[in-house]
Amino acid sequence: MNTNLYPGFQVLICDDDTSFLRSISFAIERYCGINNVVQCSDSTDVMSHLASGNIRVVLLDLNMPHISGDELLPKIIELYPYISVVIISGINQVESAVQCIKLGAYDYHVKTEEPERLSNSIMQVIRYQELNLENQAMRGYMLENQSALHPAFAKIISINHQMHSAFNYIESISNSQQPILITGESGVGKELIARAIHETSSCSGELVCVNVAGLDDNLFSDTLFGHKKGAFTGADQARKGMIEKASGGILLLDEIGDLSLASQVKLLRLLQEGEYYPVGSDTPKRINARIIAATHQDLHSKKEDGQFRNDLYYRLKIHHVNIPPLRERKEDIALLLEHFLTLAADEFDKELASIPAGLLVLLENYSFPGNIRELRAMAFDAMSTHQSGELSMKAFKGIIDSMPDVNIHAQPEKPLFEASSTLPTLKKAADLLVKEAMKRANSNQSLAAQLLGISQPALSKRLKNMQ
Ligand SMILES: Nc1ncnc2c1ncn2[C@@H]1O[C@H](COP(=O)(O)OP(=O)(O)OP(=O)(O)O)[C@@H](O)[C@H]1O
Repeated sequence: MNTNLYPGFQVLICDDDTSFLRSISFAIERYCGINNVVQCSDSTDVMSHLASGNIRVVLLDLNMPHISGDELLPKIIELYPYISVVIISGINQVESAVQCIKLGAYDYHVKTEEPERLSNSIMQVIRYQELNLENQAMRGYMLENQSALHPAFAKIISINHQMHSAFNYIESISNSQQPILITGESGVGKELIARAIHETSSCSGELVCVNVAGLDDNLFSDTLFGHKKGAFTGADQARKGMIEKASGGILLLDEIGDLSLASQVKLLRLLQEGEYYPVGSDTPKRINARIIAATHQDLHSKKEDGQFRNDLYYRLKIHHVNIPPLRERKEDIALLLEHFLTLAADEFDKELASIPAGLLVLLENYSFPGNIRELRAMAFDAMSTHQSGELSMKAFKGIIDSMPDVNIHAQPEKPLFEASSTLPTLKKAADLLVKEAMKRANSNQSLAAQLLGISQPALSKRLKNMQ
């Protein structure tokens, strides 16, 4: 039997026709990945099943002996408003369908329809219920204003409100089975976030990471789907793919923006159908892993340029977590620096260095193109040469040297001057720059001079001329 993809969603099917009960249970397992199905052939048992179980979806036959579906429907809706009822009827009657929907049924199907259609409807119900749960959780967080964070987030150092909203969002979607897209510049901590998602989710399987950037289409299929023995020259043994390795857990597809168009088609099919074929095999396997995709690229513009499929983009982005770059969360720099210095001190077996006054000002004015990974490397590099006492500013010379470019890199999309405004004179612009540098450097002339890329005597002279 397949692993249940939706452990939180138990489905009750009530129909006096036992062969229909069996066939529809099979179809739900096959197409929806749900094997948590309660079969009920006697309508007098429905209410007791609902009272005792964790049922979220009811498939209800309209015409049954004892109590009919249209008698049960209003009772279920009244007592269990969170349950979605899908009506299945032997007859295709518009009036009856309209009546059921008016009474609160989620959908109406005729038994002669293809089982896939009914299964699709169940998938929609689940999606609808997942969104409801997500909304409730988000509302809860907002009402409480702040929540006690899951321990999974303890490794992610941040006091930034956007990061904390992301943590809350992740907790609220922790049990959803839909894909999650994590975006953000290189080094912002996307993989760390994927690990936190894995820890907050109730899944028992591993987090399996695959960097899809270097994979051509054949390698992509082989890596993800595995192969049958003899599938191609050199395939001496059958090999399990990463999807199977991630069974019951999460498959992280890193660098998804670099996936070739051919592989995008395969991934889309996998997400749509929940099935895949190992290379060389004509027996499909079901995917029992949740998908997380991550990228530092702007997928939206790749989609606009035709380099990323529209349909795949929206499939992957059902849940979206965007991690802001470090330069947009300067309040995290001090904490992160301390965190990495502590880690480095442990690693090099040295006393923890104290942070010189002024270093944070320099760092807060740096654009960090490599984000947190870059700050981590700086801290480790500085600690590696550190002797004792205060950390040497020289260790951060690389940043200091690049300071004059800092503000231009920091906000590339923002013009320095509005096109409509009159240009300031050179003297006025220079004075404004000097004032801003002094403000950022907390009036420390030596630091302000470094920010401006001039010597301290030159700055001092300018300041005197400004008075
Ligand atoms: N908020 C954070 N707190 C502590 N460490 C962090 C944080 N964010 C990132 N890191 C560390 O920074 C480094 C880079 O993070 P990670 O590999 O998750 O980035 P990424 O966004 O996945 O990068 P890439 O796009 O290049 O794959 C790792 O060593 C990670 O542990």
